[in-house]
Amino acid sequence: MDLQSPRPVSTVRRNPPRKAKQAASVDARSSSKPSNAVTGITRFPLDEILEPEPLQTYPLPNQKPHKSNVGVSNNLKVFLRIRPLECPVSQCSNVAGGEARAPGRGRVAKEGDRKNMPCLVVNSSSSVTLNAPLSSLESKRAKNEVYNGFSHVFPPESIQEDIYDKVMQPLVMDFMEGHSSLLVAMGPTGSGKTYTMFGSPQQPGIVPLALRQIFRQKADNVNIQASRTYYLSIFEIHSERGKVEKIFDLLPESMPHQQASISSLKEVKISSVADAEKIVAHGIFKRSTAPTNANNQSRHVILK
Ligand SMILES: Nc1ncnc2c1ncn2[C@@H]1O[C@H](COP(=O)(O)OP(=O)(O)OP(=O)(O)O)[C@@H](O)[C@H]1O
Repeated sequence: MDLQSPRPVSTVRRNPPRKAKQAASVDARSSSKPSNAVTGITRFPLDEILEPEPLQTYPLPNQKPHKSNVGVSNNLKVFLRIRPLECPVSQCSNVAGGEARAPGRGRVAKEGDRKNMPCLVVNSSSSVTLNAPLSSLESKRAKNEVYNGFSHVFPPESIQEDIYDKVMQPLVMDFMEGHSSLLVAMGPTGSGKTYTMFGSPQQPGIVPLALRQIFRQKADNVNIQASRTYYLSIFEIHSERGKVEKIFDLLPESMPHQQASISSLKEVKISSVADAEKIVAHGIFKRSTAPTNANNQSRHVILK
């Protein structure tokens, strides 16, 4: 934070390795509750996302030892993509893509600055500050919070290719060498999960870009056995507080009702990008007819 006067109380959190700074002795969880109590909106589980259980990975039989199987923490990466707001830049003060819109370093913040303080400020490629509304700060109902330790923070002006290159391309490269990966997009409704994962014909997202890379490399025969075949399944998980998770198989011929487990999902063989994109488009269409009243949702890509 660059604000000097009055100095807001901040809570600092880290994504692994993560330890709250001494100054942040206030429990971050309790500090974020009051504002949600005011709005009545279910709080997005950012704490849980940023404080994952340590993952254990076990090589499968016949699996080559791989660099990513060595260190547990290296296997888990947490990226943050900040969605641009739709209002004209001159009118919106909710997100600052960088220092340009935050008060300058070493500068005393004026009252006007504080009123226009963006709610989310990118501090660096791995850190953001979530600024509480001024009224909540003054009444001490909420505090500003610094979230450190992201693998990378994508500011609002990031384009689909930026996300793909940093997040997905390494996983596709690993996949082509025979390793499995899981990518999960998480966020409340409207935060850009679908846009990031699927995109649009003009701005394709992670899934179409990954399919193109996979089939391009297959065509180029880069490190790939010509006999290799690919299968695709597509499904949606609905998770609602207090209810059992539901898994919907979104493949064309699959039953529309929910599945009990992902092990019973259908898989279809795909032999071209066009094949795969047709199936994905069908899945997206089918998704929109499935019930969607969950506040916190996710989109998954599994490469195996
Ligand atoms: N980075 C972005 N750049 C431009 N537009 C975006 C971006 N992210 C999201 N949008 C737009 O915001 C709207 C909501 O995004 P999207 O549908 O991807 O949200 P979602 O998280 O999938 O929501 P839901 O959980 O309700 O399905 C869409 O119109 C989408 O095009």
